[in-house]
Amino acid sequence: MARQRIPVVLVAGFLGSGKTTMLNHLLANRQGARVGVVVNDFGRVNIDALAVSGQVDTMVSLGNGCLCCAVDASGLDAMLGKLADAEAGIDVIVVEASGIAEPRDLVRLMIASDNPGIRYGGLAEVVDAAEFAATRERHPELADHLRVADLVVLNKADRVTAGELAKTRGTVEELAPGVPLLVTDHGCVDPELFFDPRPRERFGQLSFDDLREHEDHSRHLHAAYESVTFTAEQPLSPRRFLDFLEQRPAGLYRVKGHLDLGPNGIRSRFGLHTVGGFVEFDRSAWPAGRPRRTELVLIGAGFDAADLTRRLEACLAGDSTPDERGMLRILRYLDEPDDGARHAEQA
Ligand SMILES: Nc1nc2c(ncn2[C@@H]2O[C@H](COP(=O)(O)OP(=O)(O)OP(=O)(O)O)[C@@H](O)[C@H]2O)c(=O)[nH]1
Repeated sequence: MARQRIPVVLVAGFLGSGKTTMLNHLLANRQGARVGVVVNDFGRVNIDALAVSGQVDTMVSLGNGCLCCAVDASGLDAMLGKLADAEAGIDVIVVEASGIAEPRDLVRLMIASDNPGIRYGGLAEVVDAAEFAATRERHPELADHLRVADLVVLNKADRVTAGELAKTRGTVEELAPGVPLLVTDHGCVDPELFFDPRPRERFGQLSFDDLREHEDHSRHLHAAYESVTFTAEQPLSPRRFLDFLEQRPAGLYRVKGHLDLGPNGIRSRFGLHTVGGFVEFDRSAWPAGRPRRTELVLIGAGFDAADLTRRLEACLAGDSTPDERGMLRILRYLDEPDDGARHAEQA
């Protein structure tokens, strides 16, 4: 299998909703992950705090290998290509979408990109809880932006009363049914919603970057989300699992891990990434010495964890009847060359 594709997370939202604040929060709490940042104006990204180590053209190199660049839509694919270059060592790319293009166009650009180094990592729409009602009156297109989002971050909760917050939340949920919603202030979302921490290798003294990272934990990562871990020793039924995936509960934002589909999967290990409506499988041999079993982490907000686990348990194969149709459905989402169909669900 080719090396892991780098997720590209899009952050959109109306003027002043808190996108840069959230981006800075993600940068400050990135848990060792190397983040590539694409903005159309990097004046306000907290570059100073990240120890700028050099500047090349429109790209700023941040501490610990993070990169920051400024582009317009036409330059985006090329810039993503640069950031995804293996030598850059980036784990995730965050694009501050507003001002670059319409969120829907950016999502299309991402999922249609034939850049082999990247994959779609979701669209987070930041909403200003204090200004939403007024802004929506002036900009009805905001409703479209919410509908295309994979995650709504209802920010500035500190600026409204509980009653006002509940009302805005209700309106957003009505406009974007089924889209997971997190209530935050100052963009304090847990980075693990978007990317995985990098396992740390430690040699000798703490670096400056380590020290700076530890400083920033005063602000709690309190935006409530749920995470469910599911493991199964028995293979899953491809058909039942696809049924689960295609009708997954509202609020489920991200699923990652791998599946054992038993003899149906010709004993391969099926890696799975979903974000919002985007689904992608990859296939590899089981690593030597690792048990064959399904291991999944499911992340979101506002779903019933016990019900989710029950629904996954109902996906166990139970017998070894061949399930060719189920496998064909899985293969539609397989991330292998010439598999243009896999993104059909989101596009
Ligand atoms: N009270 C409060 N202020 C916030 C919160 N989040 C952001 N702000 C402030 O709101 C202002 C706008 O935040 P930004 O992060 O710059 O918003 P943005 O969406 O990046 O703005 P543009 O790039 O201009 O569209 C800044 O002064 C932030 O400090 C919050 O949750 N509560």
